[in-house]
Amino acid sequence: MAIATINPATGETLKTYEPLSEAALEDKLARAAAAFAEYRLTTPRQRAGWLRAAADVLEGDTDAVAELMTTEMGKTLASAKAEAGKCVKALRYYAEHGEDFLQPKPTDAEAVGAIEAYVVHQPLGVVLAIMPWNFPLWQAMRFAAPALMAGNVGLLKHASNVPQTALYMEELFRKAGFPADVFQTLLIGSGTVERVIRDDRVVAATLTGSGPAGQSVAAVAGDALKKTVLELGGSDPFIVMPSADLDKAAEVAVTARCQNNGQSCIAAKRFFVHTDVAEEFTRLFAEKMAALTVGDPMDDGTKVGPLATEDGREDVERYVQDAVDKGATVVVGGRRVDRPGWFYEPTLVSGVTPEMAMHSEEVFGPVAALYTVADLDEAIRIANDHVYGLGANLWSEDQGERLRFIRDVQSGMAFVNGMVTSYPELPFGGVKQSGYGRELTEVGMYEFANAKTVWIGPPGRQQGEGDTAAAASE
Ligand SMILES: O=CCCCC(=O)O
Repeated sequence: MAIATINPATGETLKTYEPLSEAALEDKLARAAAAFAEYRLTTPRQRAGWLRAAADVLEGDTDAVAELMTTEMGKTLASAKAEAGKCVKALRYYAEHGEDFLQPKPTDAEAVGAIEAYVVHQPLGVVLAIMPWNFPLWQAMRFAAPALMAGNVGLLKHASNVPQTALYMEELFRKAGFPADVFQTLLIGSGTVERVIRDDRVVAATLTGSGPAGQSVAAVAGDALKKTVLELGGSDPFIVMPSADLDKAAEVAVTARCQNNGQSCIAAKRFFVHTDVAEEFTRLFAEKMAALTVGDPMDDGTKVGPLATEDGREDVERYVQDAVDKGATVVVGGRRVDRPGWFYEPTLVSGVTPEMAMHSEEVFGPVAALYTVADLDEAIRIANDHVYGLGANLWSEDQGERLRFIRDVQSGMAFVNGMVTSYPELPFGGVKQSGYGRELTEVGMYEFANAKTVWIGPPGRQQGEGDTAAAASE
């Protein structure tokens, strides 16, 4: 795919970029390695100061960068501003807590015959981040803020359709006063990723994206014995039980499905409704989906903008057509919008069965699949019978049901009476084919840190026989 800004609301190509030449890429890798040699020696306090400065710069740039995101991938301007605000929050979160996370963690020195024993988290080195277009600032920041706080150096290979947002990320850290080359954007195609991962100066990679992209990054990194974190797809269940506040659940269901024009890994995609409330919930859900204003993402009143790419809209159309062909009913929507750009109506499909592709795959657009279930066990059973395990939502006032859901649902995140959302203060990630590793909080920060064990013995003491049994037997 060409590296270009193409406005999805009009289909117009606004700017194209040449990928980096091999010489330019080599220069950037050399700079990253040189930057790490110095940056690893900076103190957590210094890094926290630069993160705070980045938060201030981004706060000032919010309107401009939000407009860039909306132009490049079609999210509403309001949600683009909110995304920038969330990045500011994440930068401040790590500035505030990062020093604490990086404090040496003392252990029981006496138990290991030491005068001092502790674990210290040190940076790994140059980390490659391969990021998607759907939250072009947030997903890159979710990597960058903890990684830079930990003392790593970042290289960003962003999706080819958000090059201007990608370049802004590099500019942001430069403007904030970080040492030169601590964060660089690589304008490269996906065919060059393997070469970067295999480069000796790169120590690890993180990817947010599709399953196939995750497989290929993990295979190359595995072959080169380099650490990876993968955040892949999701088809999050949203379960509604009879005790739920149905109106609230339906309102949140609409947001959970149509956020970001339906293009989020943690969007709720499969809706399981207890048979006793299925009719009422479906009515409310359908009403609220139909009431969404679809239109120019730059307009204040717009709730759903275009899909980011033409191919993406074709995929969504195919999923809906396939379901209809196999017997599903379109309750609301189900068509492209008749205007330039890649718009698709918010859509509710009922009667979804396992033969339909939307049952077992991820639909990346504003299309909700509705199921009626006899009880919570059936909902959890169907929810779990899936390759993905990212987030899961339950609406219930019953404490027993909540505890069963939390215990049994196969996901990295479980939200009750609310929708799955990422917060800097909570770990983020999935299980099964939704990936591995975690982002955010100290858990995310430690993914790209060397948890170094330190043991300091008393003067003149020999370690005991028991301590060295393994060594002695060699
Ligand atoms: O596609 C993944 C979306 C993650 C969105 C978020 O972190 O809020």
